[in-house]
Amino acid sequence: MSLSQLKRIYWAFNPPTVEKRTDALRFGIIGAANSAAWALIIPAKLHPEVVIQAVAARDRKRAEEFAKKNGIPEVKDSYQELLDDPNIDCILVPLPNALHFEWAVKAIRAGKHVLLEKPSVSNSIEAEILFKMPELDQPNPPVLLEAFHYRFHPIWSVFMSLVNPADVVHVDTYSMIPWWFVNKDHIHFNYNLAGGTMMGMGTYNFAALRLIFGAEPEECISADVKAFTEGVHHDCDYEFKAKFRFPNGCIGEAFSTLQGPTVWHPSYATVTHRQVEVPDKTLPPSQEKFVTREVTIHGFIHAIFWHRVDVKESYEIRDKSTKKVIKKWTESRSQKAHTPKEAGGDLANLEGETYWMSFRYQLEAFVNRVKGRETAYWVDREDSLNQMKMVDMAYEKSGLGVRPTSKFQAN
Ligand SMILES: NC(=O)C1=CN([C@@H]2O[C@H](COP(=O)(O)OP(=O)(O)OC[C@H]3O[C@@H](n4cnc5c(N)ncnc54)[C@H](OP(=O)(O)O)[C@@H]3O)[C@@H](O)[C@H]2O)C=CC1
Ligand SMILES: O=C1OC[C@@H](O)[C@H](O)[C@H]1O
Repeated sequence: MSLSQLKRIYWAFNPPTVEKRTDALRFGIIGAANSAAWALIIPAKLHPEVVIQAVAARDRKRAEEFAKKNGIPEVKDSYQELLDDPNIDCILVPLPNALHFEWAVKAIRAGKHVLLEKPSVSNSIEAEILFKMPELDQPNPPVLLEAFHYRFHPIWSVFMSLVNPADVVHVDTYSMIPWWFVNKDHIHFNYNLAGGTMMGMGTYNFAALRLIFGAEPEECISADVKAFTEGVHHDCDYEFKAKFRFPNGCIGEAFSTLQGPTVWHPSYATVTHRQVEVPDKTLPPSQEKFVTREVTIHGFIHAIFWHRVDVKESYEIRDKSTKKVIKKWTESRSQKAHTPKEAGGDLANLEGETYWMSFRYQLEAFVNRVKGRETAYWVDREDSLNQMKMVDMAYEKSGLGVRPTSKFQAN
């Protein structure tokens, strides 16, 4: 690892606290969750319009320790007390998946803007209710965002600019977390808390497939899982491989594990396009030129650590009448982009620093939406609903069944 890489990662996790504006949004966190540090607390230090005002936990002492550790000024006695505080503008919901639905609904009803951890809810039954809440269709509705952080990173935009969804025929996606990172007692492996790898990491792969094809899957062709069978862990997949059929018979594949090998391997998505003709006025009229493009994004989920987009284009010049290949060659190039400026194009003038994590880019968009400003990118409600449908599709195919629906009565 180079010194500049090390420095970037150091500053990403230990950023300076910028001066806060008087009209900064006040966030409350429900649950003293580990993920809250990456998802909000660290990125908030770098945002002049975000203050982490309060935290609530089931146990006050735990909330107090969390507040002390993270410099959060207020502790509430319960999640509900946090929602009832008119001084709080926005809520982060980093609870176990099974509780996302209840607390996102309650937060929206309390008039709060909601940054909701992924996966948004336990299944599409809950998603139908949450994302179609009438409160979200009223004038000046609360902002609700499923925290699909990687989609806000500039390298994802670079990658997508090199993908032509209409020409994609095959996509292969991979993600992993080493075994030592996720303890068996983690909420990821608790069935009643809507655990499982397709919920935890797999949802990232699934979103990548949906975005790359620019379409929803028509069928989950196969979903092979390795799952726990005992106690609270039952029916929680710790590893899976799934295959989906997208429109026009195109295939999208996903592999993910939360019990991967000791050494972390960056996530990737490899996209194969069909061969297309390339207009080339320099060719004689008897010849035609074709290209087949393969694009791979490495490290799309946690781009701050390392990422790269590779493009490989295989060209052919053929005789038009005989179809005989006259010449063939391959061109390759790679790109990295930690900032919008490095990404270039439409993004070039947007805010960003080399040490901004995907979560910081996500927070930028979230705040802009709350403040009524334009955002270059967004994950809308229909998108999140379709995402849960894909997760359900895979769980049904796997035989493990969709994750249980909350008993919370939203209506
Ligand atoms: N964006 C990202 O990079 C990541 C996102 N995630 C997502 O964030 C969410 C939380 O994950 P993570 O932070 O790792 O989980 P943690 O176990 O660290 O935190 C979960 C929190 O949920 C609260 N909670 C409430 N009820 C229960 C219950 N019955 N059992 C256990 N906890 C309960 C606990 O809060 P209390 O303090 O009140 O006891 C706890 O702090 C998940 O949806 C996960 O998918 C996870 C990891 C990374
Ligand atoms: O980004 C992540 O990394 C760690 C996983 O436990 C988690 O589910 C995922 O969101």
